Amino acid sequence: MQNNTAISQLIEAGKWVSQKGWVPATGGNFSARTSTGFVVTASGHDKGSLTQAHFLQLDHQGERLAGAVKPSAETQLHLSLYQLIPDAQCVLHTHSVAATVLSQITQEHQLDLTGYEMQKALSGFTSHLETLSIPIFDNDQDIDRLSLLVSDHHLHTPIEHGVLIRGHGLYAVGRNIDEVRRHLEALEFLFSCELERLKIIGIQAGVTK
Ligand SMILES: CSCCC(=O)C(=O)COP(=O)(O)O
Ligand SMILES: [Zn+2]
Repeated sequence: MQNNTAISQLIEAGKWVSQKGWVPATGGNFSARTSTGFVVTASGHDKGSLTQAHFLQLDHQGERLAGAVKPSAETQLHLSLYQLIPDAQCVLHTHSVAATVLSQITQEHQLDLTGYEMQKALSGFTSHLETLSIPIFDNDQDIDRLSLLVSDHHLHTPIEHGVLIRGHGLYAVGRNIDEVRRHLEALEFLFSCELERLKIIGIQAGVTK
């Protein structure tokens, strides 16, 4: 994809994601694969008001090709996802309440979801009876180390739609901008449903004590 086209799509996605409330306080970062590598957001900016100046062009090894701004602190995770998943064309990282809390309240290393019709919005799913498993990685300020964990995991369990970082947020992946937006929206919807379900179960358990 052309750099300018990719950046325009990410700027639009940023406005949408921000309106949804999924990238508060400069949280989140976005990228798209290009013919020379990938474009990624600069660090520390509001992701709902991005301009062309808030992007860098990096090569296939993550080396800077263009853009004078500081790259996202989580650039290595984007690079790893492109290196691991040949079909991945776009990565959207968000910090929603549901993704943050759900990944924080479990000690498991995956979130299993089943019984939701919305699972069918994820590529490859045809029934609510299937189980959607989203891997959860412990958060780490050392993004290189976190990226290595993601890479090791992918070797035995390929990442398909995205990954959760505990107490941090979601990385959604897609084969184009429309698919990654659909994956992101479906996953965020499912996380919200699951969080509501757990809250209600908790309240019911308290009532019946
Ligand atoms: C204020 S959020 C903390 C950093 C983070 O997790 C994030 O997604 C944004 O980092 P960036 O360097 O891409 O702005
Ligand atoms: Zn983040």
